Amino acid sequence: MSNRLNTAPNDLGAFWMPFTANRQFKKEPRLFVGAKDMYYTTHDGRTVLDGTAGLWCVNAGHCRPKITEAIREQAGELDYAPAFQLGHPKAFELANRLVDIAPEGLDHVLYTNSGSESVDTALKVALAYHRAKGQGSRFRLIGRERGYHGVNFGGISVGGIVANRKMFGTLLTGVDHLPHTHLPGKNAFTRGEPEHGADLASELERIVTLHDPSTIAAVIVEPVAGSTGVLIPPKGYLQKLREICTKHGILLIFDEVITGFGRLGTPFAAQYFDVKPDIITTAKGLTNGVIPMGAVFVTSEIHDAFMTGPEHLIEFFHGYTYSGNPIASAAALGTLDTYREEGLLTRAAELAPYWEEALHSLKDCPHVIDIRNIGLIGAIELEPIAGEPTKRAFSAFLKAYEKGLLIRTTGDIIALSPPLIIEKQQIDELFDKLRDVLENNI
Ligand SMILES: Cc1ncc(COP(=O)(O)O)c(CNc2cccc(C(=O)O)c2)c1O
Repeated sequence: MSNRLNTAPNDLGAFWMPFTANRQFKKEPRLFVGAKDMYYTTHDGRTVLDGTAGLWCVNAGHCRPKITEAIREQAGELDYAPAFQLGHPKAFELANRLVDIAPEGLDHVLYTNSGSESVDTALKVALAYHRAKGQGSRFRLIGRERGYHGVNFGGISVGGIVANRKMFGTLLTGVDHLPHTHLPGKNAFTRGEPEHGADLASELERIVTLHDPSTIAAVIVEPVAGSTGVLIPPKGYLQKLREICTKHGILLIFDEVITGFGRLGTPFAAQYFDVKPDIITTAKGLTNGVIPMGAVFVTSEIHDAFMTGPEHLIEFFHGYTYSGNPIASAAALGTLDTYREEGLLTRAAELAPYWEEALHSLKDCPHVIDIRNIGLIGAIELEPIAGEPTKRAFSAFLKAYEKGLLIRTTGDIIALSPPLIIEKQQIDELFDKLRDVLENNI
């Protein structure tokens, strides 16, 4: 067996790729070999505009100097330090920086290595918190249809995307789901938050009545549902969830793996909607996608509930080998520096109107049945090809790649989430290319 690193397109057999049509890919490989700011470079020398910030994570754009240098320097100074009973300064410095930009009251941070781990960490914190408060009967977790919370067993249990669940057996028991909020008949082509659907939050009262509040630990939602194809909360919906959770002593978890770190034009979606959750899960933009890292924000009420008993004892039996990893922490600090220096945590608010106009200008393209947007997120829903669901959007993905544009597709929905450094002429480039794709036989 050859040990040499051979990235020639005919040497792709060993890597079983995630969330990928492996056979199709390996017949027509799509390999990036470089990136800078808004653009990727492909293995065959083409430039591709990054319309998705990689996977919703490269918020500052590619190969940004402060981040690269922070990683380089840290790797030569302190490569690894345990976070169990030991520490290193950058993990604490980063936690303080993160708390400074978080919604008021989210004062403590646990580190993870991904969004999936952030979600499972949050669910475990919620269950253990109620136990610490003497309400161990609260074992239920409430998710939402079409929700995406990563691929660990907790996340797929509270998640609501069928394909992510159906292959994996019984999942966590004691889980229920809110209805999703997509009302195409009423809200099609809405700009920003839909007018209709806030009353769907009242379904939580029905679920609480069914199970009794004493059995429910937490509700977890994405403030803006991303992976399912961009579902934006109806006006007042999140506020209603907050009210009901507060009324019944249920923790509200905002899964902000996508919306965190400036995607909506505020540091977090919680600030955009002015709704304060008890826990926020993050990853992606935390390190600009460069080093795997996640962070879970919790209130002092939650944190302090664990800080009891003899001080030589571990208060919370949870954590990862790489929690707060020095190089990841350095990457995150370099990322926050870049966000701060370039105003990237709020820049999406400045660009959102221009983005919205450019996105909705595609309404007249063939097979477009809905367009949705908020901040620097956009979605174009296409009419499925009869009997071949997802194929129209996948064809658009392939054609866009050929034309030098990277888009995401889920089902027959095109999802867009460019780096927050995008300029107006690059927004024009993005939608000119996408119009070309949509108007040419996909
Ligand atoms: C809300 C949310 N929660 C958890 C995760 C899981 O994060 P990790 O992948 O780091 O474990 C996510 C990730 N979301 C995600 C990841 C990859 C692709 C796409 C897409 O929509 O195309 C979305 C997410 O969007």
